[in-house]
Amino acid sequence: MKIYYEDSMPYAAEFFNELGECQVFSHKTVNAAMLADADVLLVRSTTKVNANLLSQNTRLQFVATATAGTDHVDQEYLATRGIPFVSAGGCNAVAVAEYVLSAMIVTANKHSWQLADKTVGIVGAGHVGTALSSLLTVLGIKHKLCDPPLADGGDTRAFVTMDEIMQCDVITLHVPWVKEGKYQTQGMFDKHRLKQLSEQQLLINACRGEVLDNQAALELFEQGKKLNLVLDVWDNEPDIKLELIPHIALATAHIAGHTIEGKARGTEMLYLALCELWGKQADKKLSDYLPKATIGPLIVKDTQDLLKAASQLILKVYDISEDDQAFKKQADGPDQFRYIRKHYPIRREFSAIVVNAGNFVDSKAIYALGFLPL
Ligand SMILES: NC(=O)C1=CN([C@@H]2O[C@H](COP(=O)(O)OP(=O)(O)OC[C@H]3O[C@@H](n4cnc5c(N)ncnc54)[C@H](O)[C@@H]3O)[C@@H](O)[C@H]2O)C=CC1
Ligand SMILES: O=C(O)C(=O)[C@H](O)COP(=O)(O)O
Repeated sequence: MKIYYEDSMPYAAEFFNELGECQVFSHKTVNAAMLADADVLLVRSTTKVNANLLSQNTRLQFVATATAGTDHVDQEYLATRGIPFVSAGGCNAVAVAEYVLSAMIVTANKHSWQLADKTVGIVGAGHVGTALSSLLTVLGIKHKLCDPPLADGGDTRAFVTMDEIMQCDVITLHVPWVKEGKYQTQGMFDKHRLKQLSEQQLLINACRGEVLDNQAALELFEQGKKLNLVLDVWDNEPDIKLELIPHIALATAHIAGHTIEGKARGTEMLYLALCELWGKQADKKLSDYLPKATIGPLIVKDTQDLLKAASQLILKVYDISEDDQAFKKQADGPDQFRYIRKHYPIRREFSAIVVNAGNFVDSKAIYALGFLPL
């Protein structure tokens, strides 16, 4: 069996080499001829899987993406050919939730905000929205969820409307890119919604660029509107609107989900799916491959204030402002956008970091954020 996988999937050789004959490809050069003899195709979000890419292949029996988003895969086309498709929903939910927390803490420090007084509006209460909600609950930060598809489907959590979300101090978007229909997300933050935001609010987009109208944001900035935006994702990546970057409070190159755990979990999920499809015993696991963290053990300095103590720890593990500075310095076109993503430094999740909570008044809360006890 020939297994083709994208070169940006960590530990793919370790997981797949024994399952078949492996071929590695780059999304920049992959084409229909190259994939003509593939039995299995494994991608990340950078490879567009469609009729054109698969036009010379007649033997594919499995396509999968090691990502949460699936907008780069023409699933209708795969269904017409009867090719099973799997995605890695949830693989990087914790990574994105930790990215959002870092963005909130950096913003709070910059503007002397008390996060304990703020309310966060989470749009999209799937894997990422739920992971973020759990972290905010541990930290005692008030938050609201908006997810009409889940509400209509019978999810019993308390949901609010978009009008209520618009009143929140922090608004963070975690929806798929849906181009049309009842639950369309494309252009969800259009000029009208962006105009409604005040300088005291923070809007974070770490889902898909097309959910927030980038052109509208640029026009508003150019008209003098003050908006506090954190953008990890951009319209039309990797060929993004470079003129927008200087206006963005924290700007990053679609790396919110790029912890080593988040990416590698995606690979592991596809390995498990392929083993299941082929009725093979899965005998490999991610924990055998992940390196030990180079940070830590960290020590909790403050002994009383959970938010203060947690903020210090979180920024030691992941300080988004470092990514923001590097991005603003380097991003000057599509090749550079790709380069920054491909050479992203190793980032770890809280669960890889040992913390000595010492005399801290609420050590349980520290470990509930995911940190490992000493
Ligand atoms: N920046 C990054 O590195 C990453 C970006 N993503 C993006 O974030 C998205 C969300 O990720 P997950 O939480 O894992 O996906 P998910 O599928 O688990 O959750 C998405 C949620 O959005 C809800 N939703 C759909 N349409 C909506 C609408 N119109 N209004 C409100 N809610 C709506 C769905 O009902 C679902 O509960 C992905 O589709 C992907 O595009 C995900 C991971 C990493
Ligand atoms: O999982 C998703 O959805 C994402 O957006 C990924 O974090 C994107 O990562 P790449 O596939 O572009 O490496």
